[in-house]
Amino acid sequence: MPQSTTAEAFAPAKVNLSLHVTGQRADGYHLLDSLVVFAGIGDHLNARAAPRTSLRVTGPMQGTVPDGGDNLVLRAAALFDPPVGAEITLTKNLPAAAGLGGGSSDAAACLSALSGLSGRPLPPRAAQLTLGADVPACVVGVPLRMQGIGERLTAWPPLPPLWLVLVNPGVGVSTPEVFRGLDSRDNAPMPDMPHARSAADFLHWLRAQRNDMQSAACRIAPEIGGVLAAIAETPGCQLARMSGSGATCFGLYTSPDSAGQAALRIARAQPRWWCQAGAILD
Ligand SMILES: C[C@@](CO)(OP(=O)(O)O)[C@H](O)COP(=O)(O)OP(=O)(O)OC[C@H]1O[C@@H](n2ccc(N)nc2=O)[C@H](O)[C@@H]1O
Ligand SMILES: Nc1ncnc2c1ncn2[C@@H]1O[C@H](COP(=O)(O)OP(=O)(O)O)[C@@H](O)[C@H]1O
Repeated sequence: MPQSTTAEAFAPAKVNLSLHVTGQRADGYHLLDSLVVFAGIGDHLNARAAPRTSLRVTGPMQGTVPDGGDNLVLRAAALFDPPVGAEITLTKNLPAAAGLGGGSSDAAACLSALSGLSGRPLPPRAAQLTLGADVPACVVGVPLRMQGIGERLTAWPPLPPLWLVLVNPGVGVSTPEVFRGLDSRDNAPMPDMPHARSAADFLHWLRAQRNDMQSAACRIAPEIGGVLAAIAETPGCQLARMSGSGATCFGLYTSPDSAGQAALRIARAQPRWWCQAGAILD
């Protein structure tokens, strides 16, 4: 059957609503226990069938990522053997090295688009992991409990409707540097969350969870403390926490209006920060 000649894919921001560091493997990688969700804020990828694979990066954050073979989009495309020829355009909206898994989400979007173009299956999870620990979660793209270094993924029960604000102060934070700066690598895992809970119950449970990378990231980039304070003081904010290894932080809200108002307020006060409001995707 002939395949389509173009494919579009959305590459949403990954947000770690919690991120517990529970151990370290012999190879140095850290064991995680994280509630991962995806936001309606992200990059866009378009792939058009072509004799050879190429990448053009555009969008407000285009200058912050490599445009050659180091780009995770081209590294993802290289997992297809034989190659799937495609002219790929990446519209880069998310800040890079920001705790939002933007590169991983772009890689996942590329895998999905090239699989759609060619009719071939996605590369196996072990191959996806060679691109980055977050890539398998981004391929799944729904709320997940992520364990191991990112290879153990369990679907999360439906979340109550929640909206978020993402705020980045324009400081890139190196993931390995934050891992190296951790105070402790052997912290308690996430407890199981009972099913069928209200937004209030879910938020109560989530407030008791942690991001174990937050203190180390704040030492490396003290601006993160100011971001958390700015989010926490917006009306209706239910929880302010850092995502991943930072520096992006999120605020959670129970209405789209309160999230939108919070984003406007922060953007007015800090016009140089990147600040967006959106839904949590289910
Ligand atoms: C911390 C997390 C949480 O979701 O998010 P980000 O801050 O990157 O968004 C991820 O685990 C990051 O995944 P990802 O960004 O794909 O990391 P990778 O490229 O695989 O790893 C970069 C480096 O971080 C360290 N690393 C990464 C993952 C892990 N579980 N333990 C580690 O120690 C390793 O030094 C590795 O070489
Ligand atoms: N398409 C891409 N988008 C973002 N970063 C990319 C991309 N391709 C390669 N990179 C590189 O990957 C690294 C991690 O970027 P990113 O995935 O945005 O980090 P994080 O998971 O911390 O948000 C950066 O150093 C960046 O230069």
